[in-house]
Amino acid sequence: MAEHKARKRFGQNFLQDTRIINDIVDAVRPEPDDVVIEIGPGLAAITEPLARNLKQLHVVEIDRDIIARLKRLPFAGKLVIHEGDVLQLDFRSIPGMKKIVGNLPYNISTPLLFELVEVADEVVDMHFMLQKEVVERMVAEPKTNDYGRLSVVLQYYFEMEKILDVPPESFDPAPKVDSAVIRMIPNSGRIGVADDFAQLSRLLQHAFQQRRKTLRNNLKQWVSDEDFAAVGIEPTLRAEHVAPEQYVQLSNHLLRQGVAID
Ligand SMILES: C[S@@+](CC[C@H](N)C(=O)[O-])C[C@H]1O[C@@H](n2cnc3c(N)ncnc32)[C@H](O)[C@@H]1O
Repeated sequence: MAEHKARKRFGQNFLQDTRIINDIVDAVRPEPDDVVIEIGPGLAAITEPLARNLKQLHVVEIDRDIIARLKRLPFAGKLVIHEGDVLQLDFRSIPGMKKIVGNLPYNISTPLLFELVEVADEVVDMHFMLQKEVVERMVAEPKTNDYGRLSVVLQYYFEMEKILDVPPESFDPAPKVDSAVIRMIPNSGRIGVADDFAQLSRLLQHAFQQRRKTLRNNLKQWVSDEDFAAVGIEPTLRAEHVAPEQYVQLSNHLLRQGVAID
C-alpha cells in the first residue's frame, strides 16, 4: 500500500515495535466472540493481530485516507468501521459487553476517558496507550502533586494498573514524550453510584481549580460548612487530601440539597 504521511492534528504516532504490539494484544486476550472496539486503528499495527483472533472487530477512525486503507485490508471483512470522531460515538449503540483498546491520540485522551466513565456498565475492560504523564495522573495517590480530577473520577470507577512503559522509539514518528499502557477494569460496585456524573465532574473542577486553596474557599459558592460536615470532610483541607469516595458522597449530598454546581 502507498505510504501514509502521519498527520499531527490527528495525533498520529504509529506503533512499530512488534514486542509492544504483542504485549498489548496479549493483555486484551481476545476470544472469538468478544465485542472489541479499537479506537484509532491507524495503519492497523494492533488491528491486524487483534482481528486474527476475532470474528468481528469494531474500529473507530477519523482520518478518511486511513479509512480507505482499512477497507482495502485483506481482513477488511471482519471490520465494522465507525467513521468519524470517537468523541461523537455512542458506545451504547454497539450491543454487548465491550473490550475497548487503543493507542490513543493524546490530544483527546482526557475527554475520552471522562466519556467512557458513563458507559462503564457495558465495559469488560479497557487497555490504552497514553502519555506516561497522563497514566501517572490517573493512578496518583491522594496527597501527591499528580492527584487531581482525573485520578478521583477514574479511580472511583475503575481498577487501574500500568502494565507497560513504552519509549518514544517504539513509534513512527517518535513522540516527544514517554508513553505507557494502562489496564482499566470497571469497579462494578461503584457504577451508577454518583447520582449525577456531570455534577461530580464540575465539583472536582472547582475543588482542584486552585490547588493551594482550601476546599472551603474553592467551593464556597455551593458548599456550606454544614454540607462538608454532613459527609465528614474537613473544609480546611486542600482538594488533594480528599479521597475519591468522599467527593462522590459530597456530590450526591449536594444534589439531595437541591444544589446544582455550574
Ligand atoms: C496514535 S495513532 C495510533 C494508530 C495505531 N493504532 C497504532 O498503534 O499504530 C492514533 C489514531 O487515532 C486516530 N484518531 C485521531 N483522532 C481521532 C478521533 N477524534 N476519533 C477517532 N480516531 C481518531 C488517528 O487518525 C490515528 O489513526
